[in-house]
Amino acid sequence: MMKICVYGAGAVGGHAAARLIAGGHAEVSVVARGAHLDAIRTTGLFLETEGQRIGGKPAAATDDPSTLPQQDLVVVTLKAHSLPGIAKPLHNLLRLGAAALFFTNGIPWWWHHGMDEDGSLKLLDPEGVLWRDLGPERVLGGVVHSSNAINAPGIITHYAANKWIIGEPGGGTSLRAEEASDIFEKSGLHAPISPDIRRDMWEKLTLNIAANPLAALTRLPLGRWVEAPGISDLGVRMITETLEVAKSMGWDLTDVIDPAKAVPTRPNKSGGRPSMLQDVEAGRPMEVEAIVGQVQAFGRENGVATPAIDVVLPMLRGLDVAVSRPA
Ligand SMILES: NC(=O)C1=CN([C@@H]2O[C@H](COP(=O)(O)OP(=O)(O)OC[C@H]3O[C@@H](n4cnc5c(N)ncnc54)[C@H](OP(=O)(O)O)[C@@H]3O)[C@@H](O)[C@H]2O)C=CC1
Ligand SMILES: CC(C)(CO)C(=O)C(=O)O
Repeated sequence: MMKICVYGAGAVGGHAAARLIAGGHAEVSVVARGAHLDAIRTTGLFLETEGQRIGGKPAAATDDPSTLPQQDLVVVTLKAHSLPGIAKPLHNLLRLGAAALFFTNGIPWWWHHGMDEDGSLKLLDPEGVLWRDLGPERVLGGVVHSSNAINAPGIITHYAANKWIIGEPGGGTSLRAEEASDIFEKSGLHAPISPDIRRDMWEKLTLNIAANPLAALTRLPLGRWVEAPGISDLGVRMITETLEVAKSMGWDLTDVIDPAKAVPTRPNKSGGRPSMLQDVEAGRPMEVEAIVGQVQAFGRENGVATPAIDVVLPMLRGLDVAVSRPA
């Protein structure tokens, strides 16, 4: 049986792990920590979705990946800023030739892989440890469209969508991408293979570039933005700038994304708690650089002005410091 580890089995990773465990097509282990890990060990890992609870006990659950056997696939679902800290243990967890499939929002650290430049993006892997200790050739790219939260230790609540796009950084497909997609699909995770994963990343980023920081800064879920005139307008400007940056780099999504339709325009009581809002409320660091900072950096490199992003980014950086490093 294929050995799969979900490294960082939180909201998104917990969703994937619960379905993989319930599917029974692979030997699934998870890396988690704290009370969530305790609950997974004692009771199991469960996903509440469409009135059902699915999941079970993984083959192993640990906060020390060196206790696990080497894996055929590691699904990495930590927040972007946590990734440099796991470069070595992640590398050691992979059997020779196995892939690390990253489902992380925003621009990934390995962006340059297979392109003209070399090395990690500095904002995302400042010391270059992921490039050096893990290696970009281990990477399978991923984009997840699925909204989830850990609402109690060991229990993930699924709110919407179940699409896990997988792609080779170099484009096209491969045996390892097909194997990953196949096991996901068998386990009830819709996992198409993309011929151009960077395009999917830009497309997803247009959902996060405004929604995540503006919800975190205002503490308003998306369904309440209409109560404060101007938030959605600012969001439209940030999405428009992101589309311009993407276009300047060769990904033109202006035909498929209408910024005005990508922001909330109606009240919705149940609606929309982006992961960055969940982070700020829990006093956790936010994915500032992957979701916002790197878009500004790409804009600067390519001569694209990003005036709205330029205002939001320092405020978000400040909030991140205040929340994650209180005085
Ligand atoms: N939540 C959502 O609905 C969506 C999230 N995403 C993206 O998916 C990615 C994952 O987000 P999400 O699932 O929300 O994040 P979570 O914080 O819920 O999950 C990450 C988990 O990894 C754990 N963790 C972090 N570092 C370690 C470590 N060194 N060892 C063991 N466990 C560790 C965290 O524990 P601890 O809490 O203790 O830090 C947490 O349980 C992000 O890029 C996010 O933007 C994409 C789509 C939707
Ligand atoms: C589900 C979605 C799109 C919500 O903004 C997301 O990606 C997140 O919460 O980070």
